[in-house]
Amino acid sequence: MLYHNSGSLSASSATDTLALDQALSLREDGRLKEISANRHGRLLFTALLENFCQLYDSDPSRSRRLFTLICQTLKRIGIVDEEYIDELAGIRSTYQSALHHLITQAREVLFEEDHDKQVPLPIKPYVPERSYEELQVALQRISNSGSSNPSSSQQQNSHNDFTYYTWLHTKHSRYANDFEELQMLGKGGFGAVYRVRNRVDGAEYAMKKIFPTFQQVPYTKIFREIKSLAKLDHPNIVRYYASWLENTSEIVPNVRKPTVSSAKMIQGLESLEISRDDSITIANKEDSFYSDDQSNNDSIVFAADVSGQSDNIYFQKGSSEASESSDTSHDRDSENKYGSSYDDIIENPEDSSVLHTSAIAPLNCFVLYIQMQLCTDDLESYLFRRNSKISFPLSTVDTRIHIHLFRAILHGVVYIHEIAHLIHRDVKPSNIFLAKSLTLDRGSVPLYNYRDDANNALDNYTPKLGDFGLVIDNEGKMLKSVSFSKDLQRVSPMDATQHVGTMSYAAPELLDALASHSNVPVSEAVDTFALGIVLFELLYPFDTTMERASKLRDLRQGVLPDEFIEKHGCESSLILWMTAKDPSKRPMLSDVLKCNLLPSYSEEIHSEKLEVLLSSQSTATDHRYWEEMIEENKRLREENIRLRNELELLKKN
Ligand SMILES: Nc1ncnc2c1ncn2[C@@H]1O[C@H](COP(=O)(O)OP(=O)(O)OP(=O)(O)O)[C@@H](O)[C@H]1O
Repeated sequence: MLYHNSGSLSASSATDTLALDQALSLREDGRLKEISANRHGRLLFTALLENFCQLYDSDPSRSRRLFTLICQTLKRIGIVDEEYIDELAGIRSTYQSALHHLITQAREVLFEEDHDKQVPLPIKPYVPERSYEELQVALQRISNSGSSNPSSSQQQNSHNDFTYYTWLHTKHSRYANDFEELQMLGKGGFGAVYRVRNRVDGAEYAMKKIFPTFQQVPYTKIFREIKSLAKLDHPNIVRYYASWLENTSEIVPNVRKPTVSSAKMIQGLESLEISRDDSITIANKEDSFYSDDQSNNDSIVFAADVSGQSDNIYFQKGSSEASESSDTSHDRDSENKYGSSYDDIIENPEDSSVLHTSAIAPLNCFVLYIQMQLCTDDLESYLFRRNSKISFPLSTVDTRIHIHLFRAILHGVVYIHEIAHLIHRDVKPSNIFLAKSLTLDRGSVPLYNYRDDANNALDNYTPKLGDFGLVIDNEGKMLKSVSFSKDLQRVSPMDATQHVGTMSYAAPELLDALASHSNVPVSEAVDTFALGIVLFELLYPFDTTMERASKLRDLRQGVLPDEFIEKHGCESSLILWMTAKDPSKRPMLSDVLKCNLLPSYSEEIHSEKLEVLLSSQSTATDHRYWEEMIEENKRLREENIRLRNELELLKKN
């Protein structure tokens, strides 16, 4: 009886949960539709207004000014948002042509009715000439068909086939015309990246498609990534080619989302169990669908991944399609010494909680295309392959190679900080791509690819920093009101997947701000911290995912493995310096670049300086940095022992 009762109880609670889920999903659907309709409506209205202004003033610059002034006023009173910005001119013009088409078609119907009633043609119709000609063609067609009935099946069908959205979505697609889509490389929180071939030049590119419909983001923020990418020109930064907007009806690929269990983890973390770093990513609340905050505040929310103890970098990788590729970055071994199948820890495409796109496809307003250099490998995949082949300690040659690699990465980040005046905010191995180069040119390093057991080929690779989705300019930026999602289970799947970084690489000041719900100043030091972690990963091949998680957690506490410090004394100092808890204590990256520990490959070839440096510290030419580092090393080593003891004590308790 008891059993029966509890059984029916659990059955009814399961039904309740299902009903609740359905209700929530219906509410969610309605909300998405409402937002989409609002967006369409505002875009349509601004397109009309622009047209109207052009009629009022034939001088293009004056009419544009007129349009902007009116829109600014309307924005102040909340009628429009940022639909009038220059970046959306192409989209507005599609709305204008769609309207024009709609009017033409309606006129055709009227015209047919008039023709039936023998009403004479209007003497001077108030439509552009082409439309008038279209009317005459229509007249001809009606006469030829011998039918005077406007509701003949043919006519009826043609009217039924037309929808306003069809027109919006099918007009001239530059993407469809010029590119052949070859394969999806992966999905991010904002859209997906595809390998494509340009039909004109025959070359392959990476094409990022961003679907802004789902993010309640100010339009200007949607363009942040391209605006940053467009002004960068450096061998260690992914090359940008072009970007454009198109109206689309394309099905949005499923984007990453945390599962309910990860949402629970996040709630658990509200008490700030910061040590759970390896399973957490930071999401950008400002870009969150549910964010009411339309200001320029950069609010952040922390979200968890689905992989539990493993680091989320192992599930962030995209689709099964992507992992099928043999020559891309996602072709890592599915079975490896990390003890789990890679495929096991990527998101399950069959997961019923994953958003099904067909239901939301009509909601798309437009898609932003970003054409970039195609990179066939990335540092995350490379490290994964390498770690399954070799273990700590690295040979002297390997150490040198990885120091060179680090130096090249550093060059890219220094360029971002010092020349472009930006802060990347999402430096991590999966955002550092590796492009194969034929010769050893500026910024490239010779690297074993670890793809082939028998013969590890040494190829030249250029590390290139990519994914500028979270970049901000470095002039006095603050991340304001760092906040935590109180009820993540109610947050749209897409919202919570708008990662802005992986917790393993997130600077402690961001976590402190999370803990205290306070404002946090963002400086270049957040990138320095992340790079310090990357340097450690480059020099320490972890045996297992667990080992990686625990060593990185220790490093975040200022503790490096003793054997690592013994083997890499100078590098340890540099790592601990770069990952100092206090951001003001971290070095400027341009200073790190000057450090004698990091000679360029060509310098080393010419002077063989590094060999000497690694074997004898006393030959270092720049004594200031060197001595500072040794001092810091001593201090941190003592600190290391103290913290390790504390850690042990805590573990026992
Ligand atoms: N230029 C490129 N060449 C090859 N692959 C790329 C390139 N840019 C991105 N990718 C791959 O496409 C996938 C999606 O990238 P995207 O930048 O959209 O998402 P992400 O970095 O994983 O997440 P998010 O941007 O939400 O933090 C990633 O797996 C990435 O490795």
